[in-house]
Parts: sequence; C-alpha cells; structure tokens
Amino acid sequence: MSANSKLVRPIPFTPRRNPGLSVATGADDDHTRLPRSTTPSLLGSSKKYKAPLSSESRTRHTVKSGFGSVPPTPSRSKSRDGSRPKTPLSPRKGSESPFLMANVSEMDVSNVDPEEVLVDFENVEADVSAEIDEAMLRSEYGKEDKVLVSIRIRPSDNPSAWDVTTATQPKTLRLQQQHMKSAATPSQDFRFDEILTGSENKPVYNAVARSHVCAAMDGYNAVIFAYGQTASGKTFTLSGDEDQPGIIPRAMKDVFAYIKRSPTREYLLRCSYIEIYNEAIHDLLAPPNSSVSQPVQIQGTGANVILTPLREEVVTSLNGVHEVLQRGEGNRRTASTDWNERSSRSHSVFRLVIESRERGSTADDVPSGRTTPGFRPPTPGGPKLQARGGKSVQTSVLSLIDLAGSEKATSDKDRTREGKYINTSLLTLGSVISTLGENAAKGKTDHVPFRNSKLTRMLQPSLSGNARISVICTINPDASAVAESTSTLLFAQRIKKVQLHAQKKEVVDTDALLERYRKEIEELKKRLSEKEKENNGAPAKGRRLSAREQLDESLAMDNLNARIRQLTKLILTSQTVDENKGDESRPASPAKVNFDMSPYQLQQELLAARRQIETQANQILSLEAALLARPQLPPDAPDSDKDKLLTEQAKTIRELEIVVKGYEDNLGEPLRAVREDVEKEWSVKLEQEVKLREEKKVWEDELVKQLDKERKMRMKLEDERQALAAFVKKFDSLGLGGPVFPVSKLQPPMPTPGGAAALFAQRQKSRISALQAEYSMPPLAESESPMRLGTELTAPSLLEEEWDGVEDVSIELEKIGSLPVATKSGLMARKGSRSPVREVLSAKENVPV
Ligand SMILES: Nc1ncnc2c1ncn2[C@@H]1O[C@H](COP(=O)(O)OP(=O)(O)OP(=O)(O)O)[C@@H](O)[C@H]1O
Repeated sequence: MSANSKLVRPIPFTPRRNPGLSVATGADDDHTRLPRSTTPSLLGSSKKYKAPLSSESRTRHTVKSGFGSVPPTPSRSKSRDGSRPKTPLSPRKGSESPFLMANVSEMDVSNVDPEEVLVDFENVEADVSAEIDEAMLRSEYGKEDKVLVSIRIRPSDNPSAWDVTTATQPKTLRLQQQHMKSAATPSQDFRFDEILTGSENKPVYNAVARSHVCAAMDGYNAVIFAYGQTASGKTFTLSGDEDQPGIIPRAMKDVFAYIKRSPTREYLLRCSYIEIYNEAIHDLLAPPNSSVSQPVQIQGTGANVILTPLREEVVTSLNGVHEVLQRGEGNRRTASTDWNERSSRSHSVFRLVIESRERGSTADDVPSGRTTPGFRPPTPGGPKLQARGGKSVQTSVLSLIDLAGSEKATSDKDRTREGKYINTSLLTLGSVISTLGENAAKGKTDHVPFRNSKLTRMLQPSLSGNARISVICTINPDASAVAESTSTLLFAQRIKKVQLHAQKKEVVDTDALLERYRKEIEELKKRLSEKEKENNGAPAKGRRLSAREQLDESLAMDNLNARIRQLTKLILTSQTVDENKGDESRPASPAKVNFDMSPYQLQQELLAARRQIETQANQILSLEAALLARPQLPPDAPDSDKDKLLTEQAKTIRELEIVVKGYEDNLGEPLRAVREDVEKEWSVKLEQEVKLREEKKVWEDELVKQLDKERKMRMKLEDERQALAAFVKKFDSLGLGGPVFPVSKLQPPMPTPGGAAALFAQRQKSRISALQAEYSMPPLAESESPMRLGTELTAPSLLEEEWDGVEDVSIELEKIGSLPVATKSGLMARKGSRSPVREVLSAKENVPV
C-alpha cells in the first residue's frame, strides 16, 4: 500500500445544531452549542484525527495582523481547516530548516535596543492590566500548594461523548454510557476544579494561569502545561490567535502590568525559547546554523541544572517579547502524521526568568509612583539579607509549555521514533510529578526519575517541589476520540493528587544579571563623576587640555554615559515602563546628517564617531581576553565546579553581547541614518526632476499638435490654390478670357461677365462658408468680397500675399444674381493689398493673367 493510499481525506464540514452535548451549565455553554459535522465513518475509533471545528469558531478566529497575541507561525499555527505546513522528515540531520533560515536572529541580549519603545500601557488590555484582583491573588497565595489541574473541552461539530456538570463543585465529566466499552461497567466520574468549554481564552487564562503568573512575579517558580491529544487545543489555549490571545500573550501583558504596579522593586526579564524534538533540545532563538550544529545540552544536577549553549534574551517591552516569540515560533517544527493529520511533534518551552529586588534608597531610586499596599507581600528575608551588606535578588522562572500530542506512535518509521520519544517524555513527566507529590505528601525521599527524559531533566529546578504548577488538559469531546480523551483525563487525575511546596528564592546573588548590571552602573557612575571632577579641576590646576585631549575626554564621558543609559534601560521599574510610553521615534543618531554643516564639521563628527567605535572595539577585545584568561578546570573537576564555570562564562558572554550591541549601534545605526537621510533628500530631488520632465512632455505634445494642425491647413490651402488654377485655366480655354495676347501688366485679359465668373464666385462662396464654419467666423456680409475674406483668417494663406503693380488693371465684374461682384474701383482700391488669384496664377502656375 502506498503512503498516500493510507491517507485519510479531510473531513467535510456539515454545519448543523448540536443535539447531543449535555453541558449542565456554565458561562461558556453557548460555545459548546455549535453546529457539528458528521464523524467520518471510515475512521475506526482507534484512529486519531484532527476533528473539525465548529463553524462558529472557524469563522470567528480569523487571524489578523498586528500585535496582541503570539503570532501565527508557519509551523505551529493552524488554520481552521487544520492545515499546517509539513516538517521535513529528518529536520535536524544537517539540513537547514527553511523556517530557521528565514528567521535570522536579530534581537538578543546584545541586540536589545535601549532606545526601543517599551510597553505602551495605554494599549495594555484593560482585562489584563486593570483587573489584577489583589484579594483573589492573596487568597491564592494563602492556599495549600497543589497542582492546579483543569480540563478544557474544545468545541466540535460532532455530538459530544461526554456529560459535563459545571454547576457543582468539583465539576465533573462523565462518559456517556453508550460509549463505554462494556455496557455493564458503570461510567466513571472525573472531577476537576475547572472544566472549561467554548472558545473564549480570557476565562481560561483567569482560571488557570493568572495566579501562577503573579506568583512567578512574586518570586515563585511557576510552570503552566498544556497536555492533550493532537488538535485538542493545546496551542490554541497557550498561544491563541489575534482574536483570542492565549495564555502566553496574556501572561506577558500581566508581567509588564505587574512591574508597572510595583514601584518599590526593579526587574530584569530575560527569556528563552526551546523545543524538544526526538529527545534533542533545540534553541529556537539561536542563529539558524548554530542551532542545527549545536543542540542544547543539559548540564548539572538538582537546582543547578543549566542548558548550554542557550540564548537568553533580555526583554524590556511587550514588543520585545512578541519579537522573540515570533522568531521562536517560526522555528518550531511540526510533522505530519501518517493519517494525513498535521500535528506538532515536539514540545516547546517558553521560559521567562524574572529577577527582581527592592529598589535602593538613593534619591534616584526612591519611587514616586503610586503604590498598591498589600499587593505584593513583603519579601521574606530581604531586609535581613540587606543588613548583611548586600541586596537580595529574587529570581524565579515562569515556564509555559506546549506539549506534543499525546497519541501513540504510528506505522511510519520516523513517526514511530517521534511517537516513542514524545510518549517517553510525557510518561516521565507524569511519573515525575506523581513522585514529587508523593514525596512531599508522605515525607518520603523516593528517587524522582528526572533523568529519564530531556523534558523532565530540563524542568528539574522548577519541578523539584519548588514550583507552582498548573496543567491544562485539553480534550476533543467527539465519540471517535474517547480513548484518547480518557487517557488524558486519567493523566489529569494523577497529577491532581500531587502536592507541592513552592518556596521563594531570595538571596544575595552576585551572579544575578540584575545585580551585575546594577554594580556596573554604579561603577560607571563613579568613574563618570571622577572624570567630571577632574575636568572641572583642570583649569584651577593651571593645566590646559589640548583640543585633541578635550575631544578624547568628552568621548570617554559620552561612552560612559551611553553604557549607563543602555544598562539602565534593561532594568525595568514602574517609572521606566511609563517613561517609555509612546516614545516611538527613531533613536537620535549622532550621524543624523545635517547638510548645512561644513565639510570640516562633518569630518570632525566622523572622527569622533570613529574614535567611539575604536573605544568599543577595545572594550570588546579586553572582555574577550578576560574570557580567554579565565582559569581552565582540570578534566576531573567535579561537575558542580564545571557547572559554575559554565554559568559564569554564559554571563560574561551576555555582557560581551551587550557591548557588541553598543558597537553595532554606533556603527550600524548611524550608517543607516545617513543612508536614510541621503536617500530621502535625493528622492525629493528625483521627484522634482520627474515632474519637470512630465511638464516638458506635455509641452512637446502640444507643439506637435500645433504643427500637425498647421500642416493640414497648408494642405487645404494648396488644394484651394490648385482649384483656382484649374478654374482659371478652364475659364481661359473656354475663350472667355478674350483674345490671347502676350501677358502684359498694362493689358491684362479681361474676364467675360457671366459663366465662369459666376461659377468662380459660387465656388469661392462655398469655400469661404466652409472656412467660416471651420473657424467659427461670423457669416459673410452680402457686400463683402470673397477675395477679402482671406485676410480675416487666422492661418496664413496664399490669398493673403502681396499683389503689387496692378494699378492699371481694370476688371469690371457685374453683379450676376446674388453673387458679390468686384468692381473695378474695388479692385483698384486694393492696390498694394492681396490678390490671391493674380498672385497664384502669375507666380506659380505661370498662367497669363
Ligand atoms: N477551544 C477552542 N475554540 C476554538 N478553536 C479551537 C479550540 N481549541 C482548538 N481550536 C482549533 O482547533 C485547531 C487545533 O487546535 P490546536 O492546534 O490548538 O491543537 P493542539 O492540541 O495544539 O494540536 P497539536 O498537538 O497537533 O499541536 C486549531 O485550528 C485551533 O484554532
């Protein structure tokens, strides 16, 4: 059988009212009463497939552009028709993922643009920032620590196989009797704190994640999982879409809102994003090539587990988080299963490390903003630790985990491998949580099998009983998915029994990035004030600085200031978050070209910029040298020493990256600014030039038209001349012109009245009226001579040429009928004026006149 022949076609969508779903009550019940489609009969109940969604949710969730949720990604986001891009079969074996290639890392610790706009809290959704209910949060804090387990039933077009009761506490789920394997076995009740239905993500976030996010901000490690079969709604719950932002975007908003409302503390946030695929960890934020060649390793044990090499990015704004997520999501891979369903085959873990500490008591640090008494419980141990000479830093980790689909392996070889790994890690996760719970509950110290999977090993610090955990189990309510849903519910029941004892960690941690940055800022400030003192004291000492020295001095101070600013921006406080509101302008660039500057001034600017770059290059070199000069550990050194060294080195690398970022800013940003300015100026010039050209073209066309008109006129007149010549010829041949004598001006031939003359006059009349019509001239007066009319034409005419030396011509025309007649006196009066007939005939046709 070919691979294709095994594929199952997508299920046709047949909207109709749901007759069967029996949700007893609940705020979201409406969402469950959705039209359904028929279950495909060709799928056996053992087959897993992505069930069609209700038409309502399908249409409602159109993805829009813009910020507001975790962005839809090529790999993870699924359209409502279930289509997902396929993952190459062997994605990590040296081949470069097109997703990875397309997502070159731009923002990391080193790339955080300190000038970048921070959170615009005007835009923070009211439902997220304004509704942090302190009473609710405090009551959560007061509760016994336990894993919060919730069930989310996704809407479906098919009749539900489950009866849901949400009116009672705990809420229950029960399989309908007709779907039980054996009719004799009574169906089991599954009880949970929360059973959520419908497509609204906000109530889900509030019920299952908000208190955990706040706990993380308050110093507890917190982990939020989504667990369930493929297409049951894990990604929808965690990431959501533009209309329904999921837990991750809502959590990030809450994080910044929390900082805004905590004026007594300062924060440093860094995040990482990894994927576990076939038991290999991939850094989704690493530059594509390094990610392929260098899978992330887990080192250390216990609470000291570290991932290396792992890229952690300092984030200072929602936009920054969004960018990180977007890049990471783009790098996630999915694979299609052999029943033609596309599903995610990897686990993704988004981690936010939150470092925070009390703000100092210097004038600079004293907060002036609004405080929320009691909102944040006082930090235990803080004052004690401070009294010992250091400031305690609280570090916590918020992990948001989208697990792979929980169904079993299939026939395809690669997929089987994936399935095995996925199930290994999911099973290990379950048993780790159970053991942790049992140990905590019964005071036992049983071995916890963290090492059995990468997922659990990586999460060991968070899961070691020292984290608040919320698990959202997503299920597909269709009858065809009963087996998977039951297995998911059993998993959920198991975790529910676990109890945890999460503790805050607040220590004088000199390794904390926040502490290191603070220290560096203090040192830089000290150096700066020393320099200022030196400079101010210099004239008093009678020391005069050369121009060059002055420039150097001011550059050094600029550098110090820039670094202080850069580091300060990375540390978030309720004030800085507000201060940055709406500052969306391009960072002021020293090289923003002022075209009015003299070349000398420009050269000076350039020189100064080069010096700054040089200084920073030296800084990088010295940091690199310091890194290299670090003591090497002997190969047999204990693991803990190795881990410590690695952690230190990872931190130094982060610092190096920040300096590099400053270097890039000085080099890259100004160049970009110069280019932009020059391009702008030249584009204006180009535009003007194009406009001018267009005007000229219009003129040119107009002239061509005029010339054409002129040419036509000339042709017409030429016709007229020829007609006249023919007429006179005929006139003469008829002998009407009298005896032929040699042409003499003294004896011009006398036209015979009547006949030709009348014909001539008639012709002239009609020609003239034609001309009149063409040029819209007033009708010819009866008495006017047609010969004179030519003079009134605007266009030059042969008829208008001079007719000289005809004083002696005596032509007497009699009036024939109504035709106008030229009298001898009339003609005589026209001496020196134009006579077309005579002119044409004598000069051009050589006709004797
Ligand atoms: N509660 C819900 N309301 C509306 N749509 C939903 C809901 N749950 C899931 N969906 C939709 O169903 C489809 C599959 O959901 P999702 O991708 O979240 O499943 P998943 O469990 O993450 O799958 P996988 O294990 O393959 O990653 C998506 O189009 C998603 O938008």
